[in-house]
Amino acid sequence: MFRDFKAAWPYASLVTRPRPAGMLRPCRPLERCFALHAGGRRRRCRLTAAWRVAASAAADQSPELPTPGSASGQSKPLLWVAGTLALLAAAGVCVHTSGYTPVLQEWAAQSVLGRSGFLAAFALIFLSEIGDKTFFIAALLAMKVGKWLTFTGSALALSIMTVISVGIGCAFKSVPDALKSSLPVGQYLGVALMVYFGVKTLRDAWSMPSKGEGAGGEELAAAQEELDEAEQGGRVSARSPWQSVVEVGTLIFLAEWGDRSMLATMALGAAHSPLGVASGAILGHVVATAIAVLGGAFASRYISEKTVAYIGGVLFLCFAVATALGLAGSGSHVGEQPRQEEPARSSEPSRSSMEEAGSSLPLPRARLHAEGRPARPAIATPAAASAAAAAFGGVLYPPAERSQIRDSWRHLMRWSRRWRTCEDSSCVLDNLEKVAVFGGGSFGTAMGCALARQKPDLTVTLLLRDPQICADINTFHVNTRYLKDYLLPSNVVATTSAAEACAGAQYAIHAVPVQHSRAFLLGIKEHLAGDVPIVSVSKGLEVGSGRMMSELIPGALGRKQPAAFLSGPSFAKEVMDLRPTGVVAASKDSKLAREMQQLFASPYMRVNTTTDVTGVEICGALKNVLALAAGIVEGLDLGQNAMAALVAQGCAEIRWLAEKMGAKPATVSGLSGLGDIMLTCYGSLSRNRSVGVRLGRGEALADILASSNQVAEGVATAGVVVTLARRFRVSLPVLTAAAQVLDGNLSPEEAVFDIMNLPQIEER
Ligand SMILES: NC(=O)C1=CN([C@@H]2O[C@H](COP(=O)(O)OP(=O)(O)OC[C@H]3O[C@@H](n4cnc5c(N)ncnc54)[C@H](O)[C@@H]3O)[C@@H](O)[C@H]2O)C=CC1
Ligand SMILES: O=C(CO)COP(=O)(O)O
Repeated sequence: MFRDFKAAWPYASLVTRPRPAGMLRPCRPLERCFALHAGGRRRRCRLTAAWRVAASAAADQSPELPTPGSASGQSKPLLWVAGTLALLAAAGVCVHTSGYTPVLQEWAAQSVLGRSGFLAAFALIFLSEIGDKTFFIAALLAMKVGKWLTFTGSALALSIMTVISVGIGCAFKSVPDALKSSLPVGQYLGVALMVYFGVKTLRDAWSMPSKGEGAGGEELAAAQEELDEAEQGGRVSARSPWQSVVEVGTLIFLAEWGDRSMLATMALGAAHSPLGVASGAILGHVVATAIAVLGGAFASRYISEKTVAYIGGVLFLCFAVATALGLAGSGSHVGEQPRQEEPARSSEPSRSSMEEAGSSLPLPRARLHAEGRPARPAIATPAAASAAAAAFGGVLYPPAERSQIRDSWRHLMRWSRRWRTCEDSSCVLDNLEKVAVFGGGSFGTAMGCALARQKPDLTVTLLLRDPQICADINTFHVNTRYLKDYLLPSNVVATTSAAEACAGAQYAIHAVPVQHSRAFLLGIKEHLAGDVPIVSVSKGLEVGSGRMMSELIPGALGRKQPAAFLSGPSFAKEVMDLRPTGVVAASKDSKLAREMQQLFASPYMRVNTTTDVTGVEICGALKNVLALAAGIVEGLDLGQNAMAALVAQGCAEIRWLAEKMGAKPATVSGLSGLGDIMLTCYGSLSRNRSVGVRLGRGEALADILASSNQVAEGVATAGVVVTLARRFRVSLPVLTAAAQVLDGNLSPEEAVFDIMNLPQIEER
């Protein structure tokens, strides 16, 4: 039936004709394909020879036939393969040493082109088509029917062929669901086919004739004869353009049927996205055909079929290995139960374990750091996705949504890389030698350590009052009073001398409680140079003056010292544990805010910048008061509904006052606002919240404060807030109630009762 079909088509006259005695039998596409794949490379179609004739004519009109393989006619396939591999290796080394490897890896793994199989399909098809029979046919036909008609017919035929091949490849994947969830059958099949064709192509290349062997003689004569016939008969040129396109297309289609590149497309279609493979393969065909049509004759003089076959074979094997490695990489996830979470870590690891590790960091965090970026999630393959769907109770995002999710993430990562590439490479850390930290309590020590870790040859000097703690830090590298479970980096030192701490310091981190800050600053002002920026991390309002740190610092120093304010959800212990933390650096001088970003930003700490100093400071101060109120609700065991209602109301009150004072809405909803409110209202490490809890449970404030060696800034700040609220004419029910409780005028229960009985209002 197939023969009838072929006979009905006009192309038949181009390729079939009476065969002179002794000449190779005319080649029918399907037969040729089977012959080719059965190792019958020596019985290749006369069209190859015909192409050579055509190539010769196109190249130099010389009757002497060019010998494919090299200008000199010498084919050295193994040298070509070795050269190709050496070039690839050299390119790899260049890319690796240039530092672009991760970018390329990310791109290859994450880009739609890489993931979908587009690149693999393009490379494979392009290389296997250069020098393949359809390449020769296209080159020959271009001379007979014209370049454009040949190109159009070939491109159409190869596109249809590709779609069919990908369809067949996809059909391979349609295995029973039971298998699908545990084995990526399509991909294993793809690997097997790629290995098969890699080996096969190399073997074919090996057995191909070199240097004209078998390339001339009868085949060339027959080809020349065939060309003459076609020309004399004018069969092709006499037809309409449309008919010529159909003729060319049909010839190419049948010549390509069952060919190596069709099977390669099937293999890739089974392993990757059909759309990616189809578009990559079509592009590969189109580019190869264009080269055949435009410059095939020229190329043929330099690169032999044998060489191209070697390169194609190597490439098949490379893709097989790459796909197999990908399968092995994702294999541990396939069909496995999701890995158990790491057992909960003790938030305070033992001293001895830290010392054994010779590190200032608790072990689990240090290990996380050493391991770098975590492994990819399990949903990397369709099989794993099915397993994940089962784990979700059968609910999985539809493919369109999944691809949108991946695309959005890819855009984000691309933006991130671009941003990092364009970033100013100069960093304040480069020329930094010494930083002074005022106050060696929990947070001063934690931020000192965060800085010390940024640069081993930086000296971080803590200025303390207690000589004993000072000696402990210098001798044992432990702050025995505030953070006794942590070994400090060796470049953190301590002193009780302001002169010594300030001498040569390029920045000063201020971590003294707000209520003691004025006296402290008065005491050190003569030692601190007027141009050294002070970075305040203290959160509160000064009792009496109602001042924020940004007003208190210049007031106490009597000069306009450069200043920045660092705030946000950041428990000292978690900073020491290297748990991810986000803060915001505020300064009227945006350059200084940016310097703070460079100073503190690390894989564990994100630092946003803002010029909204008022917003950052007032939010940091008020959240402490709200945390006290949240602690009271917790201590009274009023439940989670009550807690959420209280925190929401508190957020609104902070926003009302902050905005009246000139804060930006973005600050209130940012890290120093909402972020820190959440942390201190819900986080068990908050000292303000702990004071509230104990108040709610009935303890007296005096007893609570006497039993703690750490500051709860909200206690003092609460009274100031009410004064501020009156000054700015805002009503703050929850924050005022907290002040009432702290002042002993109201019991926690009474405060709750009164708040619940306030008039029902419209939300604002
Ligand atoms: N601990 C934390 O997680 C965080 C604390 N902060 C803020 O940092 C500031 C400091 O807090 P912490 O270090 O936690 O307090 P802390 O109570 O742990 O230590 C306070 C430090 O200030 C020193 N100090 C107290 N009175 C002093 C005075 N008159 N003169 C000189 N030094 C004095 C103490 O000796 C101690 O070194 C506070 O405003 C707090 O709100 C901010 C973010 C997080
Ligand atoms: O400000 C803090 C975390 O951001 C620390 O809060 P406490 O002072 O309540 O512990």
